[in-house]
Amino acid sequence: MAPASDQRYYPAPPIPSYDEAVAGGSWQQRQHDYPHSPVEYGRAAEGQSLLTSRHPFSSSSSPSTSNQHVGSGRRPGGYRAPTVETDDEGGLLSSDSETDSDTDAEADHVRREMQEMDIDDSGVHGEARGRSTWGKRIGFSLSLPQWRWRWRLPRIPFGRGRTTTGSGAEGAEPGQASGNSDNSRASWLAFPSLGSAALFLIVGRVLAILLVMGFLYLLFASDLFTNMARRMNNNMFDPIKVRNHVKMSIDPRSIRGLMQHYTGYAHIAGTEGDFALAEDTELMFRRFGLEDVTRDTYYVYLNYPKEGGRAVEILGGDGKPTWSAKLEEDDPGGEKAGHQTMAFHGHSKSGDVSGPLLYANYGTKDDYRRLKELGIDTQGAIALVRYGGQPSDRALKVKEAEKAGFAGCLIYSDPADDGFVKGDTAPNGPYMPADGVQRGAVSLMSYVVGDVLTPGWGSRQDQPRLKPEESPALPKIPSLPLAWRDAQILLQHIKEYGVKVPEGWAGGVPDIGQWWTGNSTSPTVRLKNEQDEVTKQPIWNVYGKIIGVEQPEKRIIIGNHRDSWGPGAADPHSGTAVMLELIRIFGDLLADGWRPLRTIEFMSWDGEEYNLIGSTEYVEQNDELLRNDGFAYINLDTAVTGSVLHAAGSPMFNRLLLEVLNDIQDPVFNGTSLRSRWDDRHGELEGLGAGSDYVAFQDIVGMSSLDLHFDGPAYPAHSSYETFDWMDQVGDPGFVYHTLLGQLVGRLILELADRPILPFDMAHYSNSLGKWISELEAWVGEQKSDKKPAGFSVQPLKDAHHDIVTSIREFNKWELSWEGSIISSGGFEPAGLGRKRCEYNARMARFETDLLDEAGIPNRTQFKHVVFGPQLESSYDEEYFPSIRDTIRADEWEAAGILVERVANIIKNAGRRLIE
Ligand SMILES: CC(=O)N[C@@H](CC(=O)O)C(=O)N[C@@H](CCC(=O)O)C(=O)O
Repeated sequence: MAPASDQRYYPAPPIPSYDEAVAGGSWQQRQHDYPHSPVEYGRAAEGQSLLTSRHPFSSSSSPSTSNQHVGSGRRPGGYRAPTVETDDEGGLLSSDSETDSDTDAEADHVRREMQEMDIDDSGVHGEARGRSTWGKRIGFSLSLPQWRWRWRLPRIPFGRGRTTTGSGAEGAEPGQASGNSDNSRASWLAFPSLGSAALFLIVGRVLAILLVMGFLYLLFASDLFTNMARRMNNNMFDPIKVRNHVKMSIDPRSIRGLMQHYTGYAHIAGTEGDFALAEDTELMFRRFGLEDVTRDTYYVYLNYPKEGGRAVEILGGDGKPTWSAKLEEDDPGGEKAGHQTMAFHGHSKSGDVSGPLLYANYGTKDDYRRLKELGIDTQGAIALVRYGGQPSDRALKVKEAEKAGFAGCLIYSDPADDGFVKGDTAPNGPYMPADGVQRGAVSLMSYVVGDVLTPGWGSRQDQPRLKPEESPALPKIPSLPLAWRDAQILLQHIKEYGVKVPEGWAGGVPDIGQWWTGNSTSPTVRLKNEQDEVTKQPIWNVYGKIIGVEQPEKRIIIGNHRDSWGPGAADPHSGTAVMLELIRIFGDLLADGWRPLRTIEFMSWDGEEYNLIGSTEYVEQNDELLRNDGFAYINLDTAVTGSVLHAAGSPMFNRLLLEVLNDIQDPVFNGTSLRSRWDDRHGELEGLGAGSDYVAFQDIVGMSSLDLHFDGPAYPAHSSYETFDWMDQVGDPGFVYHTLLGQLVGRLILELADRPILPFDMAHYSNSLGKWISELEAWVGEQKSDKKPAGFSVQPLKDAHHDIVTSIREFNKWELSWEGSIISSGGFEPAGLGRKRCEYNARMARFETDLLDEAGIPNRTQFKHVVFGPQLESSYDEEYFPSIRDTIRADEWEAAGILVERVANIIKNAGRRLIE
């Protein structure tokens, strides 16, 4: 049960053992009363509101703390289809195919892990054995960087709230307490006669009591105990054991069950399925024990396909269709995979256009230019392009087609890039099958991030908005995604029109023979894309937290989106399942009295698939709070599609990541540590471009962010093949890498939220800055332009880097002196030193925020970080010093020179503020 926020100090029961956590904690207690989404109404619910009073998890049964609660009787507005279907008859966490051998293997696994945990299991048969043993052994220890010391505080004899010893007053009969007889009590109570020595004794005792009380008052007034008391409860938990406990408690069966639930039915942002899952998420957050669980509604621009609104046809001379594309996938999983959603592009333009068909390879700027060089007229034509290539953004393919004069754009998944040419296809392999379609947004996330009509401010209902035609992020020509099964027919029809394609343009679609470009005499293709467009569609983020005990206002945020184009097993529910499993475990710890030093927040974003909306609106709405108090953001999205770990993020995380990877073993690789696997492949922390919900945190409010995923060779992205069964059988059989990711993220959360000194890698930050400045200098040197001033130089940045190296070195000294004091005082931290440590942490976290430029990147001013941003012309990729590079690319050298100075000053100031 989550404690009330004003009651944070509990008698500290020890943390449960692995057995208890798995068998007796939330896992057992809660699976029977888990949220069952409206899908349990099955087909009867089809076409009806899922949010009627029949909904079992209506607000009336679970009071919401939501700031914008949407009552159970209220439907989410806007798009209703696709409806939801059920396959969750077995309940959320049931394991439908558990065999005896699975159970045995699990038991062995648990035994092994118990040994590794080094739990003192003496008294194993006693009722309170795990708890009392832990309680005795857990001292007041804190996690210093190398785990070298324990802090020592006087042990306070806490009552054990959840265990009884059998020998205390509870077990005694009234009147028999403490072994005092009635007689002795009577003589104690008898009033002494005047002048007796006893009177002096009483007066003396009263004076002594007053003296002691006065002394205690002074102690409390001096703040010494306040500081200690604040952390007392927390410090009954040995951080090392808490870390081991979290690591060992991640349960692949639980993760599997969670994924099964979230992938059971369609839930595109803003639809009924999405709303139902928002309610389930809210309920799960509550039941797992999170505090301040909130649903947060934004009103944003979304589009949805209409029944009969889409067509891709080859037209005959009479204008009538001679062939129509199927558009939708074959039903890959039937009822089990839920109803599939229509194939369309998020944020695509409505329209009904016809023109000659041209094939343009990957649809890059260069590809369209090449067509023109080949003498092919692109004006008013329909572009057929393939997914992939570089840049790979689907939005840029459409935008460049628009700029090249095309009337519409079709994007298909080619088997040479993502299909049978590469390997086995879904449902048996990772690649896209013949009928698989990659849905996805075509809004330009490197231009505008979040709701395309409210760039820069939170899209609350009453806020002003742009008109769709005013948004720089929206394309002006219609587009649709296609399976190669449909593209094949189109490609066959342009044979011998135009010219044979340039080298490298032929894809892997079978039975095409020679590939041709098409030309203005190609068969006419119609692209119809009439849709519902909603400017104020509600979407729902869900938040919950564990309030920190030392600095509750400082927060570590873990986020993952919930909306999905199809079942979403990989994107996003590999991340959802891991995040919820962590919430379950942290919820249990919280219920047992544990709290971190800083607040941990868990967030389920909506609308990520439409330009990262939910997270961006939240950040824009809470801009100041996050700049002041946001310490770190960890993102989980397409978290597991294979076994190779990738991490992208701020250099702040480098040391911590490597340290944690050392402590996690990969069972598939004979227990090799993730660190060894990382080193073997020369793993490096990659840069953050755009592509998921970290963007607003890193680039708008300067919160150091990290995105983590175990990748495979491919996954059937955004298609109806991204099912639970695919994940279960192909993506991550046994949910091994989900489990490892849970261990990794669990550890990172603990280190970030509960280490006395925030484990940020300032030294790596300054080294990385030096490297990126050198790269910028080399790049500038390569730029050829008549407008480039002869003496153009990035020297101001190099000078700023020099300053910052000194500032960071100076700043880091404090940590060493703090460690020295703690050692010399035997682990005791006086209140004043604790306050200084908190200030030190705040300065460290503020460093990234100080790297923001309020003016933003010219022409895309939402992005404010001077060091990082998405590449303008390749948004998935990172850009270092984006404002300077954008300006140079625009051939505006004078402005670039000013920006070099400006960015250098911002970096210098950030360094100075560390130590001033
Ligand atoms: C690079 C990529 O594929 N990103 C994934 C999610 C991830 O795990 O990073 C993705 O699908 N992102 C969305 C972003 C939403 C948008 O385009 O507006 C995508 O469609 O690329």
